[in-house]
Amino acid sequence: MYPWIDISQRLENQIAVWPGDTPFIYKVNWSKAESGSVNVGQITMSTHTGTHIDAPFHFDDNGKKVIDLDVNLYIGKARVIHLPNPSSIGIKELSGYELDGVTRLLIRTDFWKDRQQFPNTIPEIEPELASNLAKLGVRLLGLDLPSVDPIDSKELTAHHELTRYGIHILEGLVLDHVEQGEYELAALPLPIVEADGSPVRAVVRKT
Ligand SMILES: Nc1ccccc1C(=O)C[C@H](N)C(=O)O
Ligand SMILES: [Zn+2]
Ligand SMILES: [Zn+2]
Repeated sequence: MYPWIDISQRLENQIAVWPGDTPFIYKVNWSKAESGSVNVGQITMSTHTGTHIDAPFHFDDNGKKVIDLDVNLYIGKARVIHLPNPSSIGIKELSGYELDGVTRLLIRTDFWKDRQQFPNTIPEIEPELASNLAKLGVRLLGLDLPSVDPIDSKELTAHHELTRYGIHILEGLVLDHVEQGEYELAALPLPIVEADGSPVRAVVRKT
């Protein structure tokens, strides 16, 4: 049996967040000295910090919220493919791969190298990819990038197209140490009822 491998960003106070978004802060808000019994922490964060999933409500006021998402999407067989430093990710880039029957597709780009620094530009996911992936059976797309659309995008076309074709989004993975192949994935969102997104602890193991 292969061991589970952590593919999550560490949540610490210096983690890079989306420009202008809420910084991540963990602190002990009620110390053992004060309470007399326990340390009790408090977290302040954006729902799009580090390794996280997007709920459609993130980019669509009428979209599903985190609590509405099927947990089965986020646990199960996954394929990891390695596309080193692509300028964009589209049908052409994926043409060499046999992806029929892949439900969860994780793409390793190695593009985001310095994780202390939020990237100014990222490889673009071609929105036309959504229908192609859906045809193959893909229901979850994960990337080692902070977004599936350009950082300055206001339309979020890839987010909308993926959602339209029933493909859910997992962002901010750490795949530097994960080779191409067949894995099991677990990356469950928290049951935050009203949320537009949720941090996840993402792990994979070889099958
Ligand atoms: N946090 C933000 C603040 C402002 C504008 C966009 C974002 C995003 O998070 C977008 C990105 N596509 C995301 O899903 O993580
Ligand atoms: Zn997000
Ligand atoms: Zn997103």
